[in-house]
Amino acid sequence: MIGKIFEIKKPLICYFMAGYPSVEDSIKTAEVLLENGADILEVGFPFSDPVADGITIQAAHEKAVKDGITPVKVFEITKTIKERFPDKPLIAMTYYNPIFKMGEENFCKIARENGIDGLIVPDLPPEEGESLKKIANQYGLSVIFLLAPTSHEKRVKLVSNMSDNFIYYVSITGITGERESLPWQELKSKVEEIKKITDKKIAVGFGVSKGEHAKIISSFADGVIVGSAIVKLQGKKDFEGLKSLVKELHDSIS
Ligand SMILES: O=P(O)(O)OC[C@@H](O)[C@@H](O)c1c[nH]c2ccccc12
Repeated sequence: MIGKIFEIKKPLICYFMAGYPSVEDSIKTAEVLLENGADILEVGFPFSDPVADGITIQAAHEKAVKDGITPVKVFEITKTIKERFPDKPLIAMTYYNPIFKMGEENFCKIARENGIDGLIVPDLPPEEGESLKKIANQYGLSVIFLLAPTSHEKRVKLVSNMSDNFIYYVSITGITGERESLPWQELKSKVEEIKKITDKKIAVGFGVSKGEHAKIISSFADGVIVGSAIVKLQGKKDFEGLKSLVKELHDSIS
C-alpha cells in the first residue's frame, strides 16, 4: 500500500509512459523525475486504444505498442526503477484490458513482485471494481478511483469508500492534454464540495503543465498530477527540459 506520502507534504505525482521512446529512455525519464521533485510516479502501460488520452499520450501509446512494450516489459522497467528508488511509490496507470488479459490475480501478483504499489484503471468504474480491489488489496496494492466534474454525491460516496490513499479528481471532462488554463473557480469549489463529503485526500490532474497551475491547485487540493507535459519532453528525450519542468512544479507546490 502506498504509505505515508500524503502525511509528509502535498505530493507531486508524475505520469510517464513505460518503454517510450525506448526502454532506456523511459527509465532515464523516471530517474530524472524522481531526482528532481516527483514524489510518486504513475507508470503508463502502453495500450492500443487509449480512449481517455489526448494526442501527446496517444502517440506515446502507439509507438510503445508498435515497439512491443507489453505489460511484461513494463514490469521489467518498474523493477529496475524500484531497485534504484525503493522508497518512491509506483502506481500502474493502465486501462483494464491488459489486466483482463493477464487475469486480475496474476496481474496483481506480478505487479507486486515488480515494485508496483498501486493501480489506477481509468476505464474501470467503481461499480465494477470490487473484484480487482479485493485482489489488489490482498497483494498489498492500493487502488485509486477517479471522480470528475460530472460526478454527483452518490458516486463521490462510493468512490470515497473504495479509493485507497487518495482520490484522483479529473479537473475537466474530456481527455488528457496540456491546457493553457483551467476553470479555477469551478475546480476549487468542486474539490471543496467533495471534501465536505469525504476525508480522503484529493489529487487533481488533467491539463496541468506549469508551476503556476501546480501552485493554484495545491492551494485547495492535496496533490498535483502531471502527465502530457512530461510525456512531450520524454518523447523528445529532452531530459534538461524535463528536469527544469519537474523542479518548477515541485517548487510551486506549497
Ligand atoms: O496529461 P495530463 O493532462 O497532464 O493529465 C494527467 C494524465 O496524463 C495521467 O494521469 C493519465 C494518463 N493517462 C490517463 C488516462 C486517464 C486518466 C488519467 C491519465
